[in-house]
Formats: sequence, C-alpha cells, structure tokens
Amino acid sequence: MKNKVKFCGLSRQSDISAVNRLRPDYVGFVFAKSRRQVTQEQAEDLSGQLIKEIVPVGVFADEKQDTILKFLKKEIIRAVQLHGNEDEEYIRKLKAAINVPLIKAVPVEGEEDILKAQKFSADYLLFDRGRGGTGESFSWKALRKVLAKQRIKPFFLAGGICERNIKEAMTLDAWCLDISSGIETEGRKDEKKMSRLIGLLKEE
Ligand SMILES: O=C(O)c1ccccc1N[C@@H]1O[C@H](COP(=O)(O)O)[C@@H](O)[C@H]1O
Repeated sequence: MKNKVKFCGLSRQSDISAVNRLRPDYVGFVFAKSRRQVTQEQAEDLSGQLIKEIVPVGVFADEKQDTILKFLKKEIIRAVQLHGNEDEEYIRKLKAAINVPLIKAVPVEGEEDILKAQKFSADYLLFDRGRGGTGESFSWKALRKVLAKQRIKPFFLAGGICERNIKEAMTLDAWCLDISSGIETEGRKDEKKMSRLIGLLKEE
C-alpha cells in the first residue's frame, strides 16, 4: 500500500477481531473526551488482543504527562497522539521522556496552520479539521498548495476520509491516512467499510 492507514476510535471486542483480520498499520484508542472514549481498563483489554504488527496509538487531549507515561509503561499503547492545545514546551518534555512515535494534531483552516506547525518537534504532524473525530475534512487545497512549494514533516491526514474521497486523499503525500467516522455505521465501527477502504488503498 502506498499509504499507511490508521483506524481510530476502537472500543469493542469485535473491532479488534476486525482489525486483526484486516491489518491496518495503526489503530487508535481515544482517551480524550469523546463518545469514542475508552477507559484504561477497556484499552488494556483490547490492546492486549491486537496482533503485534498493528501499532496501538493513544489519543489524548491536554493530558497530564504522567498519565501518558503510565499507559506506555503498561504497553497499552506504542505511539502517542496529542489532539489538544499542547505547545512545543509540552511536546519537547514528553518527547524526551518517551521512545515511541509522537504525533501532534493540528487543526487546519489554511496554509498558515500547516506552515506554523513545522516548528513542532513531534515525529509526525496530523492535519485534521477542528477538534477531531468530526467526520469532516478541512480544505485539502491548502495542503496541496503548501506541498507544491516545499517539503514538510511527515504527516497523518485525518478528518472525514471515507470511500468517496480516499483516492483523492492518497494523492496528498501523507505518511498515513487516519480514519474514524468513515469506518462507522450508526456510530459503530463497521468491518465492511474498513475492508472496502483497505481494498481501495491496495489498488494503487
Ligand atoms: O475520534 C474522536 O472522537 C476524537 C476525539 C478527540 C480527539 C480526536 C479524536 N479522533 C481523531 O479524529 C481523527 C478522525 O477523524 P474522522 O472521524 O475520521 O473525521 C483521527 O485523527 C482520530 O484520532
């Protein structure tokens, strides 16, 4: 596959069975406030059932660093996604304390947001619309304009990716396509949607 893929917001045993069959590169457990939020106990149980090839990512928003370190120590997660208002000082401190990939989410309204985010010392940026998990895309035109002018840090592309627009998303040079709402039906993860998206990714 040209792009890596992350299926985010898993919360049920059946979600884990589905991803173990379909093998996305990453899955996300949301610890930030959300209808998809899972507890430490749920995540520990679900993460323990994942095949080793899939990297579990913890999605946090303005979380105490000690809490994140606790999740890492227990090996519930093997990558950290910061989806709040974390600044460079917070990121630098956390990065010095961990040895797993650190992903910083950035809400994109225009080119300037993408350019300003290049200062972050996270391993990856994650371009999304607004607060995350909304099922809505930002204007990919802004990203395309920046990419035409310069190289940028490796990034996850998130926000409203689904069967309808994944082919276009695949043209945007993302390290990873990050999908949550687009693999749901009536608010629950849907293995058929996951499978069709993996199929589309494999076509290239
Ligand atoms: O998924 C959530 O509910 C969520 C809550 C708080 C912060 C981030 C959240 N999810 C992130 O949003 C994108 C997926 O967006 P979409 O649903 O596909 O539009 C992904 O990065 C998730 O980690």
